[in-house]
Amino acid sequence: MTVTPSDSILIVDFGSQVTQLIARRVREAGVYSEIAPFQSAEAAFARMRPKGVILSGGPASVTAEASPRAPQALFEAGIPILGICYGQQLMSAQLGGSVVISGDGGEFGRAYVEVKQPCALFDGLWSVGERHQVWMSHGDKVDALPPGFTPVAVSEGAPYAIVADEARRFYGVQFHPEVVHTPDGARLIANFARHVCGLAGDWSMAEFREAKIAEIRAQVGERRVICGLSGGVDSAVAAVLIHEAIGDQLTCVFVDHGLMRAGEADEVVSLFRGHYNIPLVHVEAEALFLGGLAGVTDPEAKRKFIGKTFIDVFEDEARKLGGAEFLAQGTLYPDVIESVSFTGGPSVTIKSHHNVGGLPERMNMRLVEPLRELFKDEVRVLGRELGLPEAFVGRHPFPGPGLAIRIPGEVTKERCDILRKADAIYLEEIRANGLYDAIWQAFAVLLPVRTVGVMGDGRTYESVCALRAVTSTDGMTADIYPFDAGFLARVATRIVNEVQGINRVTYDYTSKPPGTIEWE
Ligand SMILES: Nc1ncnc2c1ncn2[C@@H]1O[C@H](COP(=O)(O)OP(=O)(O)OP(=O)(O)O)[C@@H](O)[C@H]1O
Ligand SMILES: O=c1[nH]c(=O)c2[nH+]cn([C@@H]3O[C@H](COP(=O)(O)O)[C@@H](O)[C@H]3O)c2[nH]1
Ligand SMILES: NC(=O)CC[C@H](N)C(=O)O
Ligand SMILES: [Mg+2]
Repeated sequence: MTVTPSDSILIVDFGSQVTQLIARRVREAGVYSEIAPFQSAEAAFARMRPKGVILSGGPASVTAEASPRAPQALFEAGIPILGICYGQQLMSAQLGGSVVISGDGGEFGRAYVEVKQPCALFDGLWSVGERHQVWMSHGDKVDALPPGFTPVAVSEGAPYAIVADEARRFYGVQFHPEVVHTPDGARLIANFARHVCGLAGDWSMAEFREAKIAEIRAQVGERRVICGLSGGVDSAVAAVLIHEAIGDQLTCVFVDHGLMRAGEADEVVSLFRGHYNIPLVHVEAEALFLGGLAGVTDPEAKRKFIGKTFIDVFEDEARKLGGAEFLAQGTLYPDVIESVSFTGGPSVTIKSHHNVGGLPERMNMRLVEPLRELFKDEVRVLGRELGLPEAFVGRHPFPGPGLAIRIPGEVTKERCDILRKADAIYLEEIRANGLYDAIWQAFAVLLPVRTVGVMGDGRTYESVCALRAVTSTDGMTADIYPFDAGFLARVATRIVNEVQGINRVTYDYTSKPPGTIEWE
């Protein structure tokens, strides 16, 4: 069951990688929204009675025969609609216009739109004659508008960059206002939500908290829940939120899989026990995880094994507690979108996050995932709202599969120990230099490559360690952290001198995309 405020916007998902960014921009405008896959949009629409609808982008082409469509009822409800990219093309195709495959291959990346006519969508923001940067990613384009529509802005590759039917309050944009590379995009979406749809913009994280608590109570009833607690911010926030909802029906389970960083297990357990009166079980499972990882080198195979073994451990612990019907996890939106499409739609799998795509198909417990729609920085806001100590809220993320995905090739205890030492030195230096909070995530990776070195006039033949540090707001995109060379040189020297088994250190200069943050 979902608790929906009466003033909401429905986002219909056609499989864009960035659909959740639309939701987040709407939330930032102080308006509640929900995403529904196009297949179930009609039911969501009837349940929510939204004050506006946004149609997302998507990988399909409306020119293809079996491509996704929006329920016709949306167009007959008398409420404002904003179509983005595929959504714009779709509106055109469904309302009597037409779409073609661009002869020139389309537009990808930065583009400029020129405003030709005033429009409620950018009232108070843009004026006629101005040029504005936007971000495009399309191969198709609208080539005839449906009756009632007029073009209000053009770009070089799209004569219908923004189109409007002011009488029906239908708007279409060929670009993506939800991404940061459209500098005024957030304001356009806010304008749509507040000015066009007439919503007050008074929704907040405090309301999210109340709504989720009600939702958790409705889902769980009197039954028992165990929550996978990792020490990371997501599961800490999930645990505290669920505890507010159902009190002592909740038990937390921390799994030490032997793939933790140096000293982390003890730190997590004592930090949590020191702050909360929530029962916490500490499971020692190093042998189980490392045993199963022996000989496994494929990244997806590692992830799937770890996801499955987590569940085995959770189910075991549930049995020991006399049974638990629900497993709670701090799953966030980026875990979901990279693993599978959020909505079962046609997005592409990048990697199976252990808590989503890595889950076994047959699982005896049902999932409670109250943070599933949020991005990391929103979870931090919620954490502060719930009064979590900064030690949890400000922590760098650490992936559930831990060091296993930072040791390309086979994972052994010996290699975990080597990596733990290098990683601890790196983080110690980052903290000592006051850089921890400026960096979103930093870690060392142990490569399955050996190189020749010389130490004390002797030859060495040892492993290479790569250092990674990125800035980001939500983990969906990331840039490298520009350390000064002196800092990196100091860390490299310390690692090679102090860690047996590593004789060379490199720094990873790849942003995301095209890289991902973790190496596997
Ligand atoms: N060692 C662990 N023991 C129990 N549960 C875990 C463990 N590692 C991960 N999980 C579960 O998997 C979920 C996803 O992990 P993830 O690393 O994304 O989140 P997190 O650890 O809570 O936060 P962060 O992203 O800040 O590290 C966690 O929220 C938690 O429920
Ligand atoms: O709990 C998790 N389970 C996973 O399987 C997983 N894989 C990646 N990550 C974390 O997600 C963020 C994005 O990472 P990538 O760019 O490598 O996909 C980064 O913060 C990663 O550390 C994971 N977290
Ligand atoms: N980003 C999108 O929504 C793309 C829409 C459509 N697939 C096109 O290429 O034009
Ligand atoms: Mg984590």
